[in-house]
Amino acid sequence: MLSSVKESEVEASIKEMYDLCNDNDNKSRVAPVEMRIWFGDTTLTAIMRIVVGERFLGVTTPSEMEENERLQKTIRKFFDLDGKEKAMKQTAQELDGFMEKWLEDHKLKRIYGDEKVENDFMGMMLSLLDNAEKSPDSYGSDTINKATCLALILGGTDTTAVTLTWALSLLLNNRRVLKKAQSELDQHIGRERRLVKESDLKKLVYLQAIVKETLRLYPAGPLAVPHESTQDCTVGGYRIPAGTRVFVNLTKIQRDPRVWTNPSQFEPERFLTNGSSCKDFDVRGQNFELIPFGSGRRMCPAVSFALQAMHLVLANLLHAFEITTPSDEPATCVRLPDLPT
Ligand code: HEM
Repeated sequence: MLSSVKESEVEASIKEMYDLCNDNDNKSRVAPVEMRIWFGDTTLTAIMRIVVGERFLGVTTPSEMEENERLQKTIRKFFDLDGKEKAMKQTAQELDGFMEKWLEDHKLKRIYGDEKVENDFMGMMLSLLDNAEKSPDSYGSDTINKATCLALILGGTDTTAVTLTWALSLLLNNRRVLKKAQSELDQHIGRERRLVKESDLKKLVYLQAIVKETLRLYPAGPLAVPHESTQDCTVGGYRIPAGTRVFVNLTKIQRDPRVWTNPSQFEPERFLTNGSSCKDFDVRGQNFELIPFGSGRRMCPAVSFALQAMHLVLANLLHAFEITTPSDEPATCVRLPDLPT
């Protein structure tokens, strides 16, 4: 059917849409929602006009608009017009292939009693699922295992990498903070020691404030994860019917000038200074002004792990290396003397 849509028909249709939307004398014909639909996906609308006739033009009642949207969705899905669905399926298949291989490796090692069988997350899941009661209507244990491991990999890699990248970028743009973090490391770890250990982290309060301030300015999930209301409710005076998809704009909340002084400035000290109104804010979902890991029962389950991993990586990096930008004077990039290993 697509091939029967001629270019001239599409062009004419687009022109018609523009004319309709600019028709000041006849505002009631085009509601703002339709304008957005039409401008957002003009070609699709053109095709729809041809597929379902003139029904799309001049609609004004909510039920007609609802019907339009429903048809639009059906057609988009049917034709996979922008190829997104195909691309998504391909990516999912590649990821599944990767997980499948990992799972099969584990199973083989278990069958052949390989001593080197890894006691990693997948290995643990395998043992648990071996003994789990199987419910006939649930997914198979392999699917549960692969899906759970994949959720952790997808949820945990980009988030931590992106936060650390922002931390480095903020430090390079705020050398005063960088120097202060390095002094803290020199004071508590000392340059005669090569590695920062987990047990050192509690002493590195300034470094922790740097990570917190990075998560405030650049939360790895700026809109968290979409949630759907299961019941009608009212939030901040807005009525939210059951079944509404709700996005929480973390970036906006975490830069609210009513809460944060100099909201867009990188100031780790705000979490350390006595008298600062946000000194005791933590990131574990208790202070709604700062929720980079979300809040409530679906908040990030890995908050402690993620913080610990980021603190450890950042501390080691700043301890061992001098970080610079290409425009800096050539500087030695290693901070530590050449110690025997
Ligand atoms: C900087 C690091 C991270 C940030 C900022 C972050 C942030 C988030 C956010 C905002 C959510 C959604 C919470 C909500 O719906 O309210 C979430 C969910 C989740 N995160 Fe993280 N995350 C991080 C690291 C990790 C790591 C390292 C892992 C795994 C090892 C992980 C696994 C997950 C999982 C599985 C969920 C879904 C939880 C559910 O739906 O019940 N995250 N994370």
